[in-house]
Amino acid sequence: MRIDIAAVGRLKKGPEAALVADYLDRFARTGRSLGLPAIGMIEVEDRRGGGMAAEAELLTRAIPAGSALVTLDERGDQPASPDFAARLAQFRDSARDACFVIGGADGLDPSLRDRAEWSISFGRMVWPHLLVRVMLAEQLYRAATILAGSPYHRA
Ligand SMILES: C[S@@+](CC[C@H](N)C(=O)[O-])C[C@H]1O[C@@H](n2cnc3c(N)ncnc32)[C@H](O)[C@@H]1O
Repeated sequence: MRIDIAAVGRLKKGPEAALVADYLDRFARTGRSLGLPAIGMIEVEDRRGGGMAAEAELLTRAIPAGSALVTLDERGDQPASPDFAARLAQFRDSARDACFVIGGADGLDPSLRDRAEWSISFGRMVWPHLLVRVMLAEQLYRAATILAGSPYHRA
């Protein structure tokens, strides 16, 4: 299986990039013995000002073929962390690839949102997309620790 995060915009060096790198590194180390691969980061950028539709086109081209499309969207489901971990394990156990997609400043184009196999919300408030990357990376790491039975997650 493969797991990717596909996001609009380039993450420049800074606190968000450092946090994302740290959580993804921790995920890779924890996930190794669980059959979870290191997470790939796919970034797309529309320099022509084409808006959400152009971003959706770039994302669609960049999302690995056959991957389950999981969108990050404030209107989506709000799974508890153990449920999120269980879904990740389902992807792994059924050898499904999964791509977690984060929109840009204007959000994800409805055409992409409509195609999502699963849509996840980190609450109804809107977060900056760079923070959503950090939060997603943390939740993926947390999911790996839950599947590993390690004490990081305390509910
Ligand atoms: C600044 S937000 C765009 C918000 C925009 N109003 C919209 O309609 O999506 C940029 C991206 O961050 C992610 N995002 C922001 N808040 C979120 C939340 N509460 N839960 C999940 N993802 C969120 C989404 O992928 C969104 O496309």
